[in-house]
Amino acid sequence: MNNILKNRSLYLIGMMGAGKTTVGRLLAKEMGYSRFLDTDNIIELVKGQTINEIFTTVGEESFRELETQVLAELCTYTRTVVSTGGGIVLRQKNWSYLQHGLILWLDVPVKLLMSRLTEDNTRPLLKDADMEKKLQTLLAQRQHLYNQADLRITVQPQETPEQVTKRILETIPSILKPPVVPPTYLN
Ligand SMILES: Nc1ncnc2c1ncn2[C@@H]1O[C@H](COP(=O)(O)OP(=O)(O)OP(=O)(O)O)[C@@H](O)[C@H]1O
Ligand SMILES: O=C(O)C1=C[C@@H](O)[C@@H](O)[C@H](O)C1
Ligand SMILES: [Mg+2]
Repeated sequence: MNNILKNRSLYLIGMMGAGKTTVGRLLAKEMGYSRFLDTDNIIELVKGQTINEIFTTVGEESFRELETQVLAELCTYTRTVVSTGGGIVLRQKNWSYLQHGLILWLDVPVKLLMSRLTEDNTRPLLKDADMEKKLQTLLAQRQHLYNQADLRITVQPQETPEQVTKRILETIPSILKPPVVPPTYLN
């Protein structure tokens, strides 16, 4: 499955808990891309704080600014799988960076997201909230943005990260444009 994207990077977008980080890491390995990067992880490293702490100390707007700055750097890389934060789609400017590569929406039903995130308190937007309602509201606000991706993969409840990865790799070729063949001129 080497060089399926001809060295272009792959960006994973989608809701919290969709599996962007989990599947992104597997995809990088299967595609023979040596770099897997995750915008949330980079922000945490740069700030020396967890996402929760960043939201508490400087707020969501500053987090979004950091997210844009990180993405602006990452989009200069080729041969990289980039997993993004769930809200990366909110800023128009971010799309100009995402479009440096192929954008893939990992679409996961809210019920399945719930089952994955109930025991997880690392997502500040889900704290102190009715999780199902909050996820539904966020998805309703963002669905049309996620839908701007080049490819949508809807994940089934029993699909393992490995199976999702395999399906993505099988689907990508069908959405790539065939290479442009220069016209041949007869003498
Ligand atoms: N296909 C899958 N089947 C079962 N569990 C999964 C699957 N994909 C991811 N998970 C689990 O769901 C949880 C969330 O996954 P992950 O952190 O990769 O999501 P994410 O999209 O990166 O979320 P965020 O936007 O918050 O960073 C993790 O515990 C992960 O192990
Ligand atoms: O969906 C969101 O807005 C977020 C998703 C996470 O990846 C983090 O980027 C943060 O918790 C915000
Ligand atoms: Mg993640």
